[in-house]
Amino acid sequence: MKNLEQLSLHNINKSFFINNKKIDVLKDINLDVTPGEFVSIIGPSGCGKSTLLRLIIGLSHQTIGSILLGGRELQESTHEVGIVFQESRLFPWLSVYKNITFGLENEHLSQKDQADVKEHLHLVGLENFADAYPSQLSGGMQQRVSIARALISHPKVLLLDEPFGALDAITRIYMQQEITRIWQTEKSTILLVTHDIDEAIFLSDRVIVMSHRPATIKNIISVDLPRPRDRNSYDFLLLRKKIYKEFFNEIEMPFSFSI
Ligand SMILES: Nc1ncnc2c1ncn2[C@@H]1O[C@H](COP(=O)(O)OP(=O)(O)OP(=O)(O)O)[C@@H](O)[C@H]1O
Repeated sequence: MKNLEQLSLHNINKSFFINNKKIDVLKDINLDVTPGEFVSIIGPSGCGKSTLLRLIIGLSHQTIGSILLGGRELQESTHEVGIVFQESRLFPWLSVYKNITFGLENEHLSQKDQADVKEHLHLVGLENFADAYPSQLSGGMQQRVSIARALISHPKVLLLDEPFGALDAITRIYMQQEITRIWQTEKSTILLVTHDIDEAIFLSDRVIVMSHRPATIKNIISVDLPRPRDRNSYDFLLLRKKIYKEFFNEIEMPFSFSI
């Protein structure tokens, strides 16, 4: 059983310089994510959602502020945090099995590790594809390999950056059900960036709505609906309407929009 810990973002500010011009991207971001919670982040394109995930995983550094897990500063390249991107980023020359085990410290896996890989292949429904290569898999299957690869080191926090963005609508709905099952089995804390408001409501305990750049947290909406969630229930549709309103206040629409 994993010892889950609270993820805390304290006063996160991030700026970039492009051609000596300063671009403020994130401003005063404060957020506590409860151990085992599923939180989604939505916001206008380019506001800084992926930047926030990159800060948490240590691919970039905040200009000001601190990121804590269980009260400790997160270390760079820690196995305590895993990430899945929109593209699966698998190594095409490696099998599914080798892709999943690539990041593990020991090249020669113990029997326990081998059993763990088998369990994760089963978890993502790919037990019969261990020897397949990425080009022999569908887009949804490739993303499932990425999820298994991110989970194999038993991260306490899993970051998902638009993981289903490149999938067709039906596969996407299927993967949303799958990630709910995986989250309930694995019991990680999950932070998901998505543009899909229905996806955010379907999956999350809370939805964070971010503002235009420099992005602040504009609103945090709790999703107190029982799981499995019914996308057509009155409460789901009510919440969707509320979040659409928040969201579309943030972006300039080139056409009139009503819900
Ligand atoms: N390495 C970088 N150098 C300079 N600017 C960057 C860098 N990475 C991101 N930015 C800038 O930070 C801003 C936020 O980018 P980010 O990718 O975090 O947005 P996003 O909210 O995830 O966007 P989208 O929803 O379109 O994927 C953008 O203006 C982008 O140009």
